[in-house]
Amino acid sequence: MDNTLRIAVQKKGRLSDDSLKLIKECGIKFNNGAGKLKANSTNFPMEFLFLRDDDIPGYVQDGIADIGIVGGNEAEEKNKDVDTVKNLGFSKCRLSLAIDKNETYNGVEDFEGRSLATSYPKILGDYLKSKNVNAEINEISGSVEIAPSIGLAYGICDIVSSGSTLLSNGLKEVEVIYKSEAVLLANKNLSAEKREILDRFIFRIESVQAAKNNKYILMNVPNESVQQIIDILPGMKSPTVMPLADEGWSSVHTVIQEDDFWEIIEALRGAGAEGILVVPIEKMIL
Ligand SMILES: Nc1ncnc2c1ncn2[C@@H]1O[C@H](COP(=O)(O)OP(=O)(O)OP(=O)(O)O)[C@@H](O)[C@H]1O
Ligand SMILES: O=P(O)(O)OC[C@H]1O[C@H](OP(=O)(O)OP(=O)(O)O)[C@H](O)[C@@H]1O
Ligand SMILES: [Mg+2]
Repeated sequence: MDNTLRIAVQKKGRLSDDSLKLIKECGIKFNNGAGKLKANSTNFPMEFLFLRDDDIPGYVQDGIADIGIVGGNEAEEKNKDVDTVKNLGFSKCRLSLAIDKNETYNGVEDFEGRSLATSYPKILGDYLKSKNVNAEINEISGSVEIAPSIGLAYGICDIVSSGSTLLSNGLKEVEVIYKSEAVLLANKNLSAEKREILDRFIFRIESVQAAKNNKYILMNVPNESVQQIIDILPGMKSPTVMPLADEGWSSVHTVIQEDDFWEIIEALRGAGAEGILVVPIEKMIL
């Protein structure tokens, strides 16, 4: 079906909700009833496959799915011949090495001749090789944090986010070896028709992401301070300045980035801006 783009998303797990939320924010509607493993969009040429995340990179490589959403860690581990089209900014986590919290740690050379349990043998193997460390890799499929306490391995390599799973299993993080977030993968040989649908999808994702990273701000400014305020504002274009009914005052509107947010607000207040309103942006078309 050349006129439909097939997307593989995780059926149930850490990626599912945010993947579907992003797709919905892109205005793509679908019905995924409980237990349904396939669905069609009702307003965009997209078909959905709901799968285990482990299978997604391979399905995208083989063209069973045209595109897919997985963790960067899973894409790296499976090492398939696919394009990584976009970082999606959710499911952020890291792959780390951890050991018993009571053990001393001097550096990665401590793992020489020791064993590590992991579900990520490829990423761990590459890392150890790059550090010239020979360690035994014990591949297990889950509950990795239990391994040191039951004598299965000296250390582990697993996903860490808040660190609370390590803490509750008496482990300490000693090296971060890979930083991950959800990524959009694509098959390398998409037809021109599918590529066009993918470009439309990417354009929508970028508009959603840009909106999340920016805020619309409005403020009242004494006329004599307008130039100073404009100099502080790094807006998309030059800000909008409109006279207020109150003589001697103007209203200034612009868009600022989330990252610079508080520094700019402080500078604006210092320069005499009053009644500053900050409004979330629904979509931002670049
Ligand atoms: N605690 C976490 N915080 C943030 N992101 C995480 C966390 N745990 C996992 N992830 C990310 O989400 C992805 C999916 O994790 P999940 O635990 O749902 O996988 P899974 O159990 O292998 O699922 P499946 O049943 O589909 O095989 C991981 O590969 C990782 O990228
Ligand atoms: O640092 P933390 O915030 O504690 O997160 C890390 C944990 O999260 C994931 O497991 P998850 O809770 O998804 O359970 P699962 O692996 O059994 O699916 C991962 O496998 C870690 O065990
Ligand atoms: Mg999995």
